[in-house]
Amino acid sequence: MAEEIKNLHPKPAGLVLQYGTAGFRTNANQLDHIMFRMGLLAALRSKKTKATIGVMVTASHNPEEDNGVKLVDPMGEMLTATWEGFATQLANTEQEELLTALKDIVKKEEINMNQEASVFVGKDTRYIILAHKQANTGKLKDGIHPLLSVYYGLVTTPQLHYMVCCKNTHGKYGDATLEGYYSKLCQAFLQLTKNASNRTDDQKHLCVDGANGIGALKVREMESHLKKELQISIFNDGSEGKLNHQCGADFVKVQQKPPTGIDMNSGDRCCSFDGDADRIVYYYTDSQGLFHLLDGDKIATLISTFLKELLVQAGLDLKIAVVQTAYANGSSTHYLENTMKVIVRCTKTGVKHLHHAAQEFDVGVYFEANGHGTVLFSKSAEEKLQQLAEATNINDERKKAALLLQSTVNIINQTVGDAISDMLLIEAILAIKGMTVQQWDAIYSDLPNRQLKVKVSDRRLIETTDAERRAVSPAGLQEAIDTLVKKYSQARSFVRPSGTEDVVRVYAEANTQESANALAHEVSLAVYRLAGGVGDEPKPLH
Ligand SMILES: CC(=O)N[C@H]1[C@@H](OP(=O)(O)O)O[C@H](CO)[C@@H](O)[C@@H]1O
Ligand SMILES: [Mg+2]
Repeated sequence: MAEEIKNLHPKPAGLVLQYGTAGFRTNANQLDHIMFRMGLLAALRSKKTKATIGVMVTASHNPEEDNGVKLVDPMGEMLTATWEGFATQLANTEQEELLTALKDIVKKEEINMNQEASVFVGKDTRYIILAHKQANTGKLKDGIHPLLSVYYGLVTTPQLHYMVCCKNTHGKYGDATLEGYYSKLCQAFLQLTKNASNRTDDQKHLCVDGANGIGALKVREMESHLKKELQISIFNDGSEGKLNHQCGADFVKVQQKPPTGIDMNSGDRCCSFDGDADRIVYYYTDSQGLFHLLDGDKIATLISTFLKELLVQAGLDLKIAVVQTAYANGSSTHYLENTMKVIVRCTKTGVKHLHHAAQEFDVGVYFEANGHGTVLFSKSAEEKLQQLAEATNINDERKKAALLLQSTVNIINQTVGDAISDMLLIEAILAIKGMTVQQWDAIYSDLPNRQLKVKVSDRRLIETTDAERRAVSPAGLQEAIDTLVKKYSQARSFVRPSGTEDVVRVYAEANTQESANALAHEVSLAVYRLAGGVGDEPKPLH
């Protein structure tokens, strides 16, 4: 390890940052040393795994001034927990200790430093915006030897995950190029939509809010591969508006209203991506001008219904499950368990928890309510599908279902939630089922809900159990929540410390919006009083 790295990209003394659920994320001006150190860590991770590692520069749905970085493990999955720990340690090591900290990792992990390293690097559009402002973030290259890396330039987060998986499976997952990504997904889309009859141009039309981010550019790049079978109007494409500002999936989900900058007529099918295009939500306004959101829960329901029906038609006895978090709307869980009769699992917040739980099934559909999700197929499920699709001694219905399932596998980015891939799958399902967005919405009705944030002096005081659905400390808080919940009908509420913001999140749902608002407010007050609230007491909602 070269001595000269000692003095490169010094860390501001005393600055402490944590590799959270979504990597490092903070104001771009504070990331110089982080980029450099994550370049170094990626090279070590690559030597350790003897595989290509991804480095994605993005801060997803955060404001334009922020940036961030996360590492991608060999199969395209999130960085493993032990190495998240190394990342945090390395990020917070004072400059003079940097070499020792690196050597420690090499020793602990028994890394052979003669092993070659290979790193794929990608970035979203925020990099350009920040570069214009002279914000200095591009120091990854100093951390990774230039010959060891491939710079993909501008890509969505899921595209980079896909590239890493393609490379490490030697092309079995697809070609590790953007062209490879578009042609794999779009061919599958065209295969699927062949089964939809007589679609009008209206039915083929979709409005996409690109959050003024990378997703808009990539959808435009992909369009010609879709052969007009999907006709996309792109809004918030970054040519004017600010990244994620009053637009994008997070804005739409949290505010429960349409983004600015979109020109939508009543009944139009619309969707919003987030800043790095790994989340998607759908929506429309009805003839009364009322806004209807179809979030991650509605998406999971649509996809799992489609898959379950196909598995039945194909005569395949595969175990299918839907993985959610505590934020999933109670109606969705009820519908999935009682009407669809699929297994439903609840995990802690954060996609890696959902991803791991989904891996335990033949077919694991996972979605966070905010629209991040995908479907995982076990190796044996994929093999069974392959055999069935090639079989000659089965009836037409089974064969057709097997072929549809195979194209579904191909359209899905199994490495991580992917707005583009999810969009194509949803569009294909609606087309095949001949379903409008209103009919999809009518599968079940969401319980009115409300999310609030409470500031406390130390949010770690709040500890939870049962996939974050119950608080075990501070004393008395859960009992207070239980008492409040009993006052309302069909009510549920929980609190947990956020992993990405310095706040406690409060969630409440009930049979009416007024009740959900009131419950959320009362639970916020309980948090404020019992868990060291700071600032003004939470005010009732109107
Ligand atoms: C309620 C909510 O949407 N929480 C989000 C948010 O986590 P928090 O730990 O709640 O801050 O950011 C995570 C990373 O993007 C995402 O996985 C998660 O779903
Ligand atoms: Mg994102």
